[in-house]
Amino acid sequence: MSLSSQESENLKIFLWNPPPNPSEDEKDLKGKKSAAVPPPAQKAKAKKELFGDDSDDEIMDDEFDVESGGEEMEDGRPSLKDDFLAGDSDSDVYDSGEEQAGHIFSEDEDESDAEEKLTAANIEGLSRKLDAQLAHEAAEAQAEMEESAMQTNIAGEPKPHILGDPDDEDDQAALAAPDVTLLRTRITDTVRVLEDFSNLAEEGRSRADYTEQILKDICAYYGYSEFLAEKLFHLFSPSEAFSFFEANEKERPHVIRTNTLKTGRRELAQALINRGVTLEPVGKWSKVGLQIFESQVPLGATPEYLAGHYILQAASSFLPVMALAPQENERILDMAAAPGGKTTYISALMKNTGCVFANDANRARTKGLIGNIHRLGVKNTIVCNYDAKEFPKVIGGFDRVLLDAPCSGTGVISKDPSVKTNKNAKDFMLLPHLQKQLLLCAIDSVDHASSTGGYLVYSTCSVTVEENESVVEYALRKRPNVKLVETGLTFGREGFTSYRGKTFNEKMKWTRRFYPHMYNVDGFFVAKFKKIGPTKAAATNGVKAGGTPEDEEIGVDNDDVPFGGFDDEADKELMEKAVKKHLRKKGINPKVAVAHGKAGGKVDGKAEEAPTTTEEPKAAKEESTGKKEKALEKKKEKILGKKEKQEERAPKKKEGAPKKSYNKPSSETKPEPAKKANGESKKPENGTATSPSSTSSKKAQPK
Ligand SMILES: C[S@@+](CC[C@H](N)C(=O)[O-])C[C@H]1O[C@@H](n2cnc3c(N)ncnc32)[C@H](O)[C@@H]1O
Repeated sequence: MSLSSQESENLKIFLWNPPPNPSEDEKDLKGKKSAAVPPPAQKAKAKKELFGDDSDDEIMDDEFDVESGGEEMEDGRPSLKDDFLAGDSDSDVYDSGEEQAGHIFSEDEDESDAEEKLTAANIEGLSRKLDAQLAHEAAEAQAEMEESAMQTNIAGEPKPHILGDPDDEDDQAALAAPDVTLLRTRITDTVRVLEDFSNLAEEGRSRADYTEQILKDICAYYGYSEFLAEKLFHLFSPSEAFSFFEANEKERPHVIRTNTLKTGRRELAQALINRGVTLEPVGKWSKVGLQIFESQVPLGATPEYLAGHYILQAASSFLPVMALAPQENERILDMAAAPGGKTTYISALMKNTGCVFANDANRARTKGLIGNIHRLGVKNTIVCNYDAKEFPKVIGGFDRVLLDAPCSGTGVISKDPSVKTNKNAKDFMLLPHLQKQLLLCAIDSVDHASSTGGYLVYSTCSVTVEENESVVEYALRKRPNVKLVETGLTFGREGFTSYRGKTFNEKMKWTRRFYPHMYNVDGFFVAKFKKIGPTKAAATNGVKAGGTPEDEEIGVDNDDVPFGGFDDEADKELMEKAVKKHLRKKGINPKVAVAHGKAGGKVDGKAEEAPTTTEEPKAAKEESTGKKEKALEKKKEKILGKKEKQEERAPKKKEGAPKKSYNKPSSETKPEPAKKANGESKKPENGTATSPSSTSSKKAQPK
């Protein structure tokens, strides 16, 4: 791994505990108390009290804009919280804190010293923590006893009676309409059988029989579709799958990220403690996170919040940015940025220098992004609103690129339980396809010759292999000019190097998977690439810079968003090509459509073969062609109409003026002369320049 000294500095703080002992999960299976899942109304009330009414859209949770909840793990599995009391390992962050708060976080003090010196305001939090620790120890002791008792029983007792006799009506009735209270027991029993099959399976029954049954039971008990239950179940061993499904029923801790552009963590912690908030550092791995236990005031409405001293952000959403390790004065692209949790963290790490292009295809979501950028005092960011598949045609040559991709959200089921039922096979084809396209575009947007970077981070808040390792593997295959490097995140499970018959690049072990049941954070995936060679020119000239062999267009999630206005000539040509392609797909000869003047645009005169279609009666054919053409015309009008409207809004370019004044020429994809930029001051035509960093950034100036 080649990390710059600054990267190493940024990353050395990871002092993560090893993954939990698997026996912890087993203990849970073997009779330990089950998770108490608060009813939704209670959850909502707690959430409202903690964040206030207005905070809903401010929580930085990726795809799903919902708040994280705040309960510690009840089952004793290691959580981020277990590391908290020892405080930070880096004192830089606490330069402005007062003595009292300093005691809470000082790196020089051991845990017991720090505990003794906790402020009165935080005593309640400490006492909760101690209670939890005691409860945890008691539960562990109890589980150990139960486990040893169970082992004794297993040796002498009959096998669990799960599947029963296929010919026994009572057995089969119990399987078909289980008592809900017994479902969980049957799930745990089945897990036990699957993990010790030769000893515990009933005669004549196969693993497949048990797997089929447990999947049915998981669907019935937790409310998953069979499709998703199966997909998730196979990611883990049976006992770990059980832990995963259980963890998805519990809320993750409430976490805030200190905005170091405005304050330090110690200072912030003190201010919030003074307002009656009980908190502690999120863990040694972060210098800026605070976990909130309780608050007397809504966290989305405190003066500190309004002044931009912190942002409500899920802990795992820090990780891709930490892996990206942005450096001061770099040029960075955040391809799918809204609502901006990661963008604003990137800017904070860059100390508001350099330039961050924060892009999102969803125009409505960019409003929240802009709001956060302003509230947090971020001044080095340009917000833009493109389909990210347009990069690097829009602009390329970045030192680093973050692609926090749109995904299915299977890592954040505790926040959005609708994922349990609303994702189907089609989603798991379309999403990976989009992710692959975006990832190639992300790679093509990185400057391999960057003196400080040349890195790309791909992340999702999903745990499925299709959206993670498969996407990364695809990119490695399509772009031999990138290689996987270590993320620098010293916790998280290794990515799969093989999965259900598929084999992936051996460096896939450097990618990181984060699971709710292991770390009490949202499920997440992080991969880091280093670009080692230039992108072929062809990859940056076409409409689909990423270019996938499938050659399929998959729309952005909001195709009402107007794009365009950035390169008129190329745009026009591309539109025409797209229309022709569309016509051909519909079985229409584009030439004929042009001759009828119905293709909605000028199509060049080159002969285009009409695909052979099945013979239709002439009249019917004409009618259907007419309909198709009308529909096409409408569609094209929609596209071109929007573009034209946008062009009207955009300031007219002077002849010979640079097309993209904010474009940094890439060392590898030399821009056309017209694209050679001459300054940062021009507002991007399709972007919202929130505060282009015209003075502070050497990188913001074209080379
Ligand atoms: C996981 S969320 C990003 C969260 C964000 N990085 C954060 O930390 O706050 C994915 C985002 O991708 C955006 N998106 C979906 N399709 C896109 C596309 N084709 N191009 C760019 N953005 C897209 C969605 O609008 C959504 O805001």
